Amino acid sequence: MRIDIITIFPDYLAPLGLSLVGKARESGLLDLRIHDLREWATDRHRTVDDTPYGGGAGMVMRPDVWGQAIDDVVSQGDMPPHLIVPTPAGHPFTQRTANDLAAEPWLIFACGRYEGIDARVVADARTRMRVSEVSIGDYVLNGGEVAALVVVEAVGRLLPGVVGNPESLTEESHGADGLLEYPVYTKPPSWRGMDVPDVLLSGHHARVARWRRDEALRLTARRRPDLLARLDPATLDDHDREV
Ligand SMILES: Nc1c(O)cccc1[N+](=O)[O-]
Repeated sequence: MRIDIITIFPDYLAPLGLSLVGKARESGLLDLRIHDLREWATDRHRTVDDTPYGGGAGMVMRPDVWGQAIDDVVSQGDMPPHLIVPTPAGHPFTQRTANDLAAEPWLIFACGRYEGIDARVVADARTRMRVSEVSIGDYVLNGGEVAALVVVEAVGRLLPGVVGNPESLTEESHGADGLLEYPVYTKPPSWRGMDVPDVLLSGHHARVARWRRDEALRLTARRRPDLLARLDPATLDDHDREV
């Protein structure tokens, strides 16, 4: 997979050189390239924004600079890219989105700042490529870089070979079963007066699996009843329904 990120703060994406995503880049599983939007500015002050039509506070990022940047990055590849634009006005980014994006050959992230990117940039891009405006949550950030970090991590870890044990991808919160993950424990068996649940020390795999699913169902019902409501009833057995 190739990922390009266009931003006025390239250093913000430095964490993508660490840990699993960093290793994926070193191994060639992930071809990640960061571009400074100011490379496409046309004046000596390397200006990328201007005042908003209609008035109001803040500045808007210029279409001419963004348009040329996206055109040039797209021209470097030989396949159709999927443009990802992080924005508070975007469609919610979920694990399902991550799974879908992990199947794409090439993602280009446009990280906006200030009050956002001139709307014509996305409109123009939609005439030539797939565009997804995504939100990582209902709160205000100062730009799209943090969201790009989140999306690249969520997508990158799904690429075959990135996570050592693919099994660990199956039993996670928001995983295939649509539940929150059960509580986990390790040594020592007793710590500050709290003991690890006996079933986890029993060595009885079927009972452990049953306990874990029960805990996941209880936690999901308590913290995210909306996720429980979305579950396909066919995936719940009679015991699940009693939990
Ligand atoms: N929430 C937000 C923002 O305030 C600015 C850029 C991107 C996002 N987001 O993806 O959620």
